Amino acid sequence: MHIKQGRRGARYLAAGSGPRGNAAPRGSSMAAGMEAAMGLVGSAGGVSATEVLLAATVFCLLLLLAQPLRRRVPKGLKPPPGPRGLPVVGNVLELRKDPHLALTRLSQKYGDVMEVAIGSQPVLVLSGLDTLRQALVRQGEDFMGRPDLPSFRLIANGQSLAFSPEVGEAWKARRKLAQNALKTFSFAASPTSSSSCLLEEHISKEAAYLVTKFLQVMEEEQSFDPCRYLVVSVANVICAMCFGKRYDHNDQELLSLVNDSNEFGDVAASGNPSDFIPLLRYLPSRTMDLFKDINRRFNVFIEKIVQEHYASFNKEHIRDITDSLIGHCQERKTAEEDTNLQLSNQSIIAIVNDLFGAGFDTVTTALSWCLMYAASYPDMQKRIQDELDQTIGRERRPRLSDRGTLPYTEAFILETFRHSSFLPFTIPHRTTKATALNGYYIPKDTCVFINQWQVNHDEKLWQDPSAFKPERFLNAAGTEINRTESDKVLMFGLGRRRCIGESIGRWEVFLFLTTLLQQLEFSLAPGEAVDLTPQYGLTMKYKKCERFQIKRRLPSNGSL
Ligand code: HEM
Repeated sequence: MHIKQGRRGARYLAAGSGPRGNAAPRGSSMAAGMEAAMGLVGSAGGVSATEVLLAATVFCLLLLLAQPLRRRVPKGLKPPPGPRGLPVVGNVLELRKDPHLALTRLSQKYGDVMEVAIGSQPVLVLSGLDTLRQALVRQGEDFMGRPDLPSFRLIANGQSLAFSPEVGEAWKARRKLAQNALKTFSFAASPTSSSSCLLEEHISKEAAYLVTKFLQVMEEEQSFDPCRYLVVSVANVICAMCFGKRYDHNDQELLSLVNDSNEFGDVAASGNPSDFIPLLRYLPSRTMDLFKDINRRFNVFIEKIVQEHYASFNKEHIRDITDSLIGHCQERKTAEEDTNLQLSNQSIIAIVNDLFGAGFDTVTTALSWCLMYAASYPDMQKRIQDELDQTIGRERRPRLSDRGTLPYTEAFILETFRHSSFLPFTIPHRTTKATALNGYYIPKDTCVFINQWQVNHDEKLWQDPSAFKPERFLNAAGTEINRTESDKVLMFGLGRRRCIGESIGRWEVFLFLTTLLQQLEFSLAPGEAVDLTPQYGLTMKYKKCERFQIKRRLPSNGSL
């Protein structure tokens, strides 16, 4: 087996991404939205070159006229530095391949607070852990908005918690509602089983099913792509939590959505330029049409299951949570208005859409990277399995409460997050008012990109950042996680917009991975060349690999 390890030093920064991998679906409206926003180039079809040229010239002139009006920097502050852009396209050409790497490279030159132009829009790019903590935590209110992008308005019919530009009281109440709903659906006691909570019950069931499924597919096909099955199991956990439904691994409805999303992802990887170049909004665009189509299909899919299952299953939960929310709200009138808003069918669908959309592509991608690293580094896989054998044994299934007792396994997951940095950027932010950061003036409504990848590979924070070394998170004795180190990994954002599914995401990755590795040994087919360089996208995948192999682990004491 040959492992090509993308070195994330200067050499890696200079490298292009190559063809985009398809290893796991980009099957979510959240994924789609972020991808559309972060993708930087695309094509407009059906319009003559002369028309485009003419329109571009007019637009350029308007842009040049508008330039002097844009910048009025208060005394004592400076405008953020950044590379000079071309008229109309701005810096798109230098950012179009692997923008996370290009922006990291530019930040080395211009600093943690810099400005680039994407099309006609200035975009603030923030890097450096201290700067991000300052902006997103200490000045959290200033940086908590979302830009009002046309493609974001399509998600959940404009009512998405994650993508709508709203940040007022109604939005805050809805975010809290979704957080409480998640807590109730996942950490409530499981009434029917020995599991400690509903989340543990759902994951354990799905993980056990995956073990059987992997063995069966391996026997039939001798090698396989685990992502194809992971995605359904992870989707099933969210479905079980939100509306008590489980899909079969051959369910055509779910699979067709996932496949469509794959196709969309391949197109959208090159981006939705009309978000940043307004002129293009008036021209036909294949990317935008596909984006609309996938969002429509996603909404229909969610609406259907909500209508089928929600009314009977969880509306009571939502009502309870909303009641307790009203109790905690000081502004009763506003809360009541919010409640009506929250309980309307549309907003329930929007919340479910957000939870479902955000919750399956992210977790599936995390797990697929864990399995890829485990198969690529057999010594590390064995060390996890030894730890599992010593701490849990093979007789009982892993449980959520085991997490604190498996430091190497936890270090391995942290290193997977850091090294792959599969969510290189957060969802774009927007400034809610004019503000200053590190001495730079940032106007209200500036679009802000948060470069998580840069933090996770910053040589000032990490020794040899391009190496995959789980031990970097362990204390000298190897018995505990060093929390100062683990807190530096940036995968879930920070502050007011920090991921609301973080705990669930971390628990899911832990429990799926430990259950799979307790029972199975993962490897890559002999001679398989592996490329661990992440392929740029909203959630970055490794190059598609259909040649995973597994075998049931041999019993350690002959008892299995
Ligand atoms: C490993 C798994 C996951 C990762 C790495 C992840 C990462 C992220 C990131 C980076 C953001 C954007 C933060 C920002 O814009 O500053 C986000 C937002 C969000 N995530 Fe997650 N996420 C994961 C799992 C989940 C799960 C399981 C759910 C729900 C069940 C979820 C629900 C959300 C929601 C609703 C938002 C939008 C929050 C807002 O805009 O206020 N995520 N996530």
